[in-house]
Amino acid sequence: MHLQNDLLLKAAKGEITKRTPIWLMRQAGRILPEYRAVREKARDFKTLVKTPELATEVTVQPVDILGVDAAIIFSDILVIPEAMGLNYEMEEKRGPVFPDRIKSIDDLKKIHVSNADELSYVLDAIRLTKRELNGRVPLIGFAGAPWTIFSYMIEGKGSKTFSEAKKMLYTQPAFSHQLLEMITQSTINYLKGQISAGADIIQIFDSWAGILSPDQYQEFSLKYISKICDVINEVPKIVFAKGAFFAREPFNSLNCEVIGLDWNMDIKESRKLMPNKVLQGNLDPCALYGSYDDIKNEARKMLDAFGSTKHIANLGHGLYPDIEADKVKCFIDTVKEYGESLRR
Ligand SMILES: Cc1c2[nH]c(c1CCC(=O)O)Cc1[nH]c(c(CCC(=O)O)c1C)Cc1[nH]c(c(CCC(=O)O)c1C)Cc1[nH]c(c(C)c1CCC(=O)O)C2
Repeated sequence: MHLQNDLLLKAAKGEITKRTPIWLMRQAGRILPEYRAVREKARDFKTLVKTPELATEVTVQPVDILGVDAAIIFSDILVIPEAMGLNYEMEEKRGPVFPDRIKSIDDLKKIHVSNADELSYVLDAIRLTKRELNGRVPLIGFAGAPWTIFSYMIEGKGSKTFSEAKKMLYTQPAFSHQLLEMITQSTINYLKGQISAGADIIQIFDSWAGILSPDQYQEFSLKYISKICDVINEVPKIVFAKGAFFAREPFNSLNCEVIGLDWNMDIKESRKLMPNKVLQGNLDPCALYGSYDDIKNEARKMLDAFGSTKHIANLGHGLYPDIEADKVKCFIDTVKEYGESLRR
């Protein structure tokens, strides 16, 4: 279908656009009262994710309310371990928990490489969202990077250090590779399914990239992201690896169009290290706790540093739940006005 607003897709391909496009990680979430109302109706997070009509509703909300240039399908990266056979619970305040985490090679018997049909509720939500968006903006599909998914499957819950997962890399590298390979194949099946269902572009979230050493990152994460990128060629790809400042040189030769930056990564330095890539990011989400004037200044400073091409505006990580929606809107509007004033 013809897109009325194709700024994101054009910018992702490195084309010149009339202004810099903007979307935000975690834009469909708890910052919007309209989201919380739907979330209450669904009662719990997983029901929301698994009910395509409700997932569609919260996916479209930020497009209507915040005016972002793309929608991102409402789901979670942890649907992959679940499809592979490892159930998770989303506990209020605590976050995700896997009651039967993977402890040893024996536990591989409990799981399998999942196919796209096992995540048909996400694919249905994508089809429904595409219909609902009716070409207004592109739809972003996503998955976690194999290393980040591995971390949750081994650790069994969120963690600051993920030391159980890292212990596995040091003590059982062959087993680690076996599990990472299973996750990679499941993720490829899933992303191909999302694209067939209508996703216009995809993002891979490597949220726990920053806890590995550069060598480990190459061996246990980048290798598998690279495998995924090499077989997905239907749509543009964004790779966001939080904390992986040390991997920017190798990212420059990854088979993807866009690399996401967190706020620790200097913009000019990142341009030098990744001349082949479109860059996405990278305002510190905490900057949105500032005054309206501060937000405008921070946004303009960021836009000045990136320049007017090969940039997709975003945060350096997801929105926090207690950020005010009006402050978020101020950031989005500043990005939009900045581009329009430059090219008038
Ligand atoms: C690590 C990770 C997860 N999930 C995700 C990541 C990668 C991005 C990142 O690094 O933050 C990805 C994700 N999770 C969610 C989306 C939706 C799309 C979007 O708006 O970006 C996306 C892209 C919804 C969600 N996923 C979750 C919520 C909050 C659940 C609720 O409404 O109670 C939402 C809106 C729950 C979740 N899901 C996860 C955690 C740790 C938690 C609990 C803590 C938290 O809320 O941040 C795992």
